[in-house]
Amino acid sequence: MPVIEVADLVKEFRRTKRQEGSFAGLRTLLTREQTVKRAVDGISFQVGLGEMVGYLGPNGAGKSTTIKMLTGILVPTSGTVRVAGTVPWRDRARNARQIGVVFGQRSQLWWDLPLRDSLWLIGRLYDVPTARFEEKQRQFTEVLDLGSFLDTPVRQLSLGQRMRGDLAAAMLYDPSILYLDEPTVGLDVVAKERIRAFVGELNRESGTTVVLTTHDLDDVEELCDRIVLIDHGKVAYDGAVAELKTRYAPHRELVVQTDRLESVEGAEVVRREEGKVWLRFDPARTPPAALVASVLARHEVTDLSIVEPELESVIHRIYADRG
Ligand SMILES: Nc1ncnc2c1ncn2[C@@H]1O[C@H](COP(=O)(O)OP(=O)(O)OP(=O)(O)O)[C@@H](O)[C@H]1O
Repeated sequence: MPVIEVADLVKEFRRTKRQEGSFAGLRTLLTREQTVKRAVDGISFQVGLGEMVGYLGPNGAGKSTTIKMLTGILVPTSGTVRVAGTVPWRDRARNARQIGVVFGQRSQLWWDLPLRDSLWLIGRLYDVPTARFEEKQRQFTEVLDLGSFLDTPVRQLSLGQRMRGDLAAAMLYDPSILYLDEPTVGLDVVAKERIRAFVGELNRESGTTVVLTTHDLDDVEELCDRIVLIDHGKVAYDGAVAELKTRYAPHRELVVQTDRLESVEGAEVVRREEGKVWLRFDPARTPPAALVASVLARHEVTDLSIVEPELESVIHRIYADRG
């Protein structure tokens, strides 16, 4: 059952064109010539209840603009959006109760207040009953390890601590949908892992639907089965991560540590380095097990591994092909 339905969504931004040359300011004012930027250009997709979808694209592709329309911050030029039955920009209050939003670059916490007070205020704003609030605060303090900085003013928190605080704030009132915009940007590996683990657990335990915008494809590999890839405001791909790799990068590489290997049937030698040989093969034509068996039968092998294509290189290839 779709919980988010987006159809033919368009967002245009109009700007007054700046005139060049002498008296540019005055002429800009007088001519008021407008330029139109179509940031989102006819996007359609649906997200099912409990799905975790990566919403990806290069800089300026229209990701944030889409998320702003889904969260009700922006009104589209045309097209429709329904989030759990509501039109986000028409029924902002109802929509706000069913969504949690975390923007990596901004915080919804009160800068001068201790994190504990910010959480309490958010609980009040969303009418969370006291017992439920206390239960949630206890749970998040444990899972997100907030204990050591609950009483620290938000402005003194590290980026990783602040992000954990923001995630707790976004989920305090049990929203069924979570939008994450660059949730791990600027964080170290340990902090990134903690955030990913928390989001994964939310999805497993509470069935939270997650829409994740990120440039860190490890976030996507770890959390999402499906990605919607956009480019120049249009959907370039919508489907499973695994299928994306199969469709755009069907080859795998078998890396073999061996003394000597000239050639193997069904694979092509693409690289040699320090006793290692990289063999590229198409698993649809040469089953990996058969290739491994054939190599082992003919060669003295000390180590061997199969390398999947990196999501990042697959996505770069798609953008490059589209120009
Ligand atoms: N308020 C605005 N007025 C005019 N143009 C805008 C406005 N907001 C966004 N744009 C333009 O719309 C396009 C899409 O921007 P958007 O922020 O949605 O991209 P994005 O995919 O989120 O990029 P990034 O990964 O860099 O955050 C860009 O060309 C941007 O300059």
